Amino acid sequence: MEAMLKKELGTSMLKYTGYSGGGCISEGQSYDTDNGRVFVKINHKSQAKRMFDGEMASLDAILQTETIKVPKPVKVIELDTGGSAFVMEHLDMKGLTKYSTQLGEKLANLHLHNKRSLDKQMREQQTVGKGAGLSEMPLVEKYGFHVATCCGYLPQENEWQDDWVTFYSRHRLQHQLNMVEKSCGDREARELWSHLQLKIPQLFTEVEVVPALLHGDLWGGNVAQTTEGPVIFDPASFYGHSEYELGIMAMFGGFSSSFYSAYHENIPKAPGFTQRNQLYQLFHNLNHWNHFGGGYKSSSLRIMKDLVK
Ligand SMILES: Nc1ncnc2c1ncn2[C@@H]1O[C@H](COP(=O)(O)OP(=O)(O)OP(=O)(O)O)[C@@H](O)[C@H]1O
Repeated sequence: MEAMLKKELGTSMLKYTGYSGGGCISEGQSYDTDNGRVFVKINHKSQAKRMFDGEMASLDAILQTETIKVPKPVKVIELDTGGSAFVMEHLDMKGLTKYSTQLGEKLANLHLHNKRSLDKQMREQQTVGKGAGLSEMPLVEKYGFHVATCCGYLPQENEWQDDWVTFYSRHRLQHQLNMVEKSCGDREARELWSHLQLKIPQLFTEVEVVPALLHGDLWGGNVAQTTEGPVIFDPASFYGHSEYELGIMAMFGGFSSSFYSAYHENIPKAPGFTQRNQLYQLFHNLNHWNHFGGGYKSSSLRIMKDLVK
């Protein structure tokens, strides 16, 4: 493993720092190299490459916005022994205590980045002599992402769609419910979904949705701070509704009122926010049901019942 890492990273020095940081899905360790300290996540499953390719593309996209700190991705390496490793910049991270307000501001800036670029393009097109394409990042007018990204270890359908309600209903909820159907064929879930899918468009009548680059899996375990400010990591990005990001935050909690005040000062709550927040929590409950089994079944069904009332 270490010889292969040396070769792949083109480093003569590779020294284990003694730091390890495993999550639920992968193991992680840090090494000092000729090019600085790196954190290496290893996963031995055959689907690991797809998972890490998605994480690397997500970090790249967030990094390009220059709005919020993420570890710089370095490389995904396929292991001879099966599985893959993902190398990224090591960050000295601690629990978020000091920088909640900054996290709120920076996350809102991430979510507004594409909208601001679209608005800028619009203004420039209206100005004689100025053309489009001045932004370094591509402008995104659809919902999806250019690669599959994994929320947990299950890949998300990121095929581009013009319309958010279609994207979220089909690629997020329907996709999870198809997995539920395949594994346990739950009749109640099927019936509730047949009603809920007809109601979803009504939940969006009073909100304008613009594609926003999302972290995609921003529970409290994926935020931290360094001495300089807040960090987010382990993303499963795609372009979607900014409110989607707040679904998993509300589901697991851990974000302070100063975070929410700073965020909503930049992106105010639109009418119907609370019901849509439930709708966004539904995806994560279903995704957890598909990852961990029946424990999340009752919460998924409860949310569906509440929403179809
Ligand atoms: N770039 C990094 N530098 C230093 N430590 C890191 C870095 N990335 C992650 N870690 C540490 O490793 C732990 C697990 O990382 P991560 O959340 O990416 O793992 P995972 O197994 O993919 O995810 P999860 O447990 O969220 O499903 C983090 O909580 C953190 O302590």
